[in-house]
Amino acid sequence: MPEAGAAILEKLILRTHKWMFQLSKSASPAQDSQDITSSFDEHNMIRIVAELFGGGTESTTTTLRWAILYLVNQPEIQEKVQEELSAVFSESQVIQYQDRNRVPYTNAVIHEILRISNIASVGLARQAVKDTSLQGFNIEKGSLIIANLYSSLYDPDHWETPHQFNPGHFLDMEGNFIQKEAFLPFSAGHRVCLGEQLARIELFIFFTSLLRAFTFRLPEGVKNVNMDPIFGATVQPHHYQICAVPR
Ligand code: HEM
Repeated sequence: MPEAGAAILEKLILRTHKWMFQLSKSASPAQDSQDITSSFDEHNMIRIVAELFGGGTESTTTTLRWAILYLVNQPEIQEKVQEELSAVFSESQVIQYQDRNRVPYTNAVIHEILRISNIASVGLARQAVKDTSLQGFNIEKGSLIIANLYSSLYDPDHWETPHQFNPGHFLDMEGNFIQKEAFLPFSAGHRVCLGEQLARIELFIFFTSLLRAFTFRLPEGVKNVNMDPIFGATVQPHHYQICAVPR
């Protein structure tokens, strides 16, 4: 990304963060409405909006940052995606989410990026409200439960090469896209990621649009890509510089 573009993006992100901070300070439970029959008030509305912004921006951008890194590391996969996109869509055609069924290889690559980058890594913490048992394990009331998503996204019983970037995990012998039950980057159940559908749409549209417009490669003289993850609120790649060459 050109320096000017990166600076503008950084300013926008900073401004959004500042705005969210001001929002969360501007309302307190004391300012809540007097409607005692409602459990919904201005304070928790602001928290929900802030969480949607927080959860909704960092997650998809981090996944796209991993996506570009995996593609520059394996340029033959990037080329194959671009070939598929060029074969299926004309240059002026606007790509829609429904089109994912027409590009099984590209769809498989996006799924494999979500699997291997494992950006959430664990689900949000839950607390048992009563004594219960799950698959023979007793869980006492009050216990904290955190689902380990890594255990299914890297399960050797479900993935041929769990630690290797391999779009083939989502393709059958004829190259058709296949769903996998161990694919749980958004977790599962009643409290599955609220933004799953939005994230899937965003990732497909951004990923295909970027690869139609650019070929990504390492800057001159850079040979190695640091693929080590940084563990924080999400699993992040290290900062990197990249060349986006217009096609
Ligand atoms: C690649 C993108 C994303 C990934 C991998 C992801 C992953 C997750 C995971 C694993 C959870 C925890 C679910 C659980 O504890 O069972 C979660 C929760 C959540 N996510 Fe996402 N997410 C993504 C994008 C988004 C987007 C775009 C939004 C909103 C615009 C969003 C909003 C939320 C919210 C509100 C929750 C809390 C749901 C609840 O507790 O009921 N996420 N996400």
